[in-house]
Amino acid sequence: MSIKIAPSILAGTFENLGAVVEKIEQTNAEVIHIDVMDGQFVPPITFGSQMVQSLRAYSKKRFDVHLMVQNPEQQIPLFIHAGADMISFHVEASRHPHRLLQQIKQSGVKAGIVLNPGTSAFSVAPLLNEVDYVLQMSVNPGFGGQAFIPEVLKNVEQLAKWRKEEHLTFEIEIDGGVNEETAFLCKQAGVDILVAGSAVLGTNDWQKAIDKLRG
Ligand SMILES: O=C(CO)[C@@H](O)[C@H](O)COP(=O)(O)O
Ligand SMILES: [Fe+2]
Repeated sequence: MSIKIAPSILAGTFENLGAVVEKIEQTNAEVIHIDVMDGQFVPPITFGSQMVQSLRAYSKKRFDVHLMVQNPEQQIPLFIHAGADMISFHVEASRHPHRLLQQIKQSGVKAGIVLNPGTSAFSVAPLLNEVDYVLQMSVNPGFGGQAFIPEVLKNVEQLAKWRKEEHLTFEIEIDGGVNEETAFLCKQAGVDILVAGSAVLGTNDWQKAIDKLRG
């Protein structure tokens, strides 16, 4: 399976996110990564479902909504309605992750569970039958432009091992500090989807940056 690239609009200019999404649409990236932050689970507040609904008009690519929010159960129906294709929430923020994953999938949206760098892969082991993807954070969530934490690759390797042994089909996505060098390590460990904020949107040729990440 070839690697998918998910540019993150968090690294874009917030005064015109429509133009940012439109510009990603011109590249061959498979997915657009959308970081939703509520000022509680993480300090910053970014945007909500209405913004995502408005951005929908600018792209036909898959919208990958990464919920960094304290009460994902409250937000999920709104993002389904807004046109998300993939929705993930943090295992650290959820009381009933199994039920929430089922809820997302029942609406025809791909369901993902997210792990912070300090969380063990074992904490999502009972959910692996239910998930479409696992998002491993490779920085502490809340901010773009941070350095990749290489220790998280142990989680990725463990997830890839379980996937193989148990003939599961979930994808592994990684998020934070992904650049040309760290992308190589991620692919070796078993990652399928690379999220990249600054490594793509921080350059003046987004397609070239995407090509470099594919390697
Ligand atoms: O979820 C997050 C940050 O919390 C990410 O999606 C960032 O947007 C990644 O940015 P870079 O580390 O690639 O600059
Ligand atoms: Fe993210």
